[in-house]
Amino acid sequence: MKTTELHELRGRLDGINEQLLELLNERARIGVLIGEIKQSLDVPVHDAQREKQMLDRLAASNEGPFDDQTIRHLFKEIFKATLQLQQPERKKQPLLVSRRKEQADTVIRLRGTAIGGADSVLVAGPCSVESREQVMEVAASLKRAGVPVMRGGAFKPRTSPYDFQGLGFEGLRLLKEAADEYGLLTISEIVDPRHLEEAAAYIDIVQIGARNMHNFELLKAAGELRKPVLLKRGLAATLDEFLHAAEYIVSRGNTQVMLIERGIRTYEKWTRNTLDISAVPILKKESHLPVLVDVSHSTGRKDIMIPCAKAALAAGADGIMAEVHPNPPAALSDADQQLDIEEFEEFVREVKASGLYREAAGAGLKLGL
Ligand SMILES: O=C(O)C(=O)C[C@]1(C(=O)O)C=C[C@@H](O)C=C1
Repeated sequence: MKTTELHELRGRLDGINEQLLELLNERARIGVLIGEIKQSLDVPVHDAQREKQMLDRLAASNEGPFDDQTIRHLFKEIFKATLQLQQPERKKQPLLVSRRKEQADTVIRLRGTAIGGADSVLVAGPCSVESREQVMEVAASLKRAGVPVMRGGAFKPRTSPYDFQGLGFEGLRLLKEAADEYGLLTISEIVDPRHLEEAAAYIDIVQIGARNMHNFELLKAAGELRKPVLLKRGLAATLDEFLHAAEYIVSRGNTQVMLIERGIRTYEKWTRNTLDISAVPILKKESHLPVLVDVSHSTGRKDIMIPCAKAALAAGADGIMAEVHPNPPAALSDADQQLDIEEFEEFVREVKASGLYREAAGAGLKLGL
């Protein structure tokens, strides 16, 4: 008896599905006509106000059993699908950063160093610039190790406002002084769009940090620069969001953008973040921009940095970033994860000897390999 009833009810649902299908398509055809009129009038197809009016009216006349939220959700999906029919070309348009738009790898060239080309690159330096002696010692070590790019934070977005916030422009000046002394390139994070112009005098590559990956005003301002930008993946950013953040910069005319995977936030506590190694081949496949991996922030542990760096290179990364400090226990930030000079030189030796690191011809390392 029950099975007959079930059969009968399902038959009724099938009938209603047919009616809904017919109505949805009739609605879609009207949407397309409206879209054509709007395009001929040169007005935007998307109309948030009209959508809100329709949703409010539907919620007001809703008698359930679906609650208002569900009705709103279902109709929003219908509006979204209608919009896609109204502007099909928009959906198909690939992002500027996408491999579909540009097949060839973007190669960023800076005074003899190429990032994203045939050779791998290493970027290293202290978490924060703390003193002249500190950056000089690190710069000398980078030079010996054949590492061409020195990082060093001067504007530090820290979790606690009571933690060291960086030396600001004085830090950038010290970083540049040390880099110039040893013929290195500089990279440092900028957090305020108003600082970009002044900072550009000291740094060769502007870093946009993980916490600022969604800071669209900063991204837009970086897009106005004509200087390479290293964009870090946000703490909980999807790869789609990451590439859209890069698109903000590239769409403003600054095509010199490189991406860096720095670990994402997961439930795992044995690492500072979780290195999303799959991001590397996916980003390389989906985008033509160079892809680097920050093994310090992703792991937060010195003991697994070498295998993680090797894994990143094996997965197709164009470069590796690591933190190094002359006296890590005394560091003003990230004391646990920074390599000391000896550990750093061992790190470089191991990574370069792995067979995975593509060394530029003539860019020898002076660590006795
Ligand atoms: O009414 C319109 O102007 C439409 O374009 C139709 C429609 C809809 O599907 O109802 C589609 C997109 C707009 O954002 C608003 C509404």
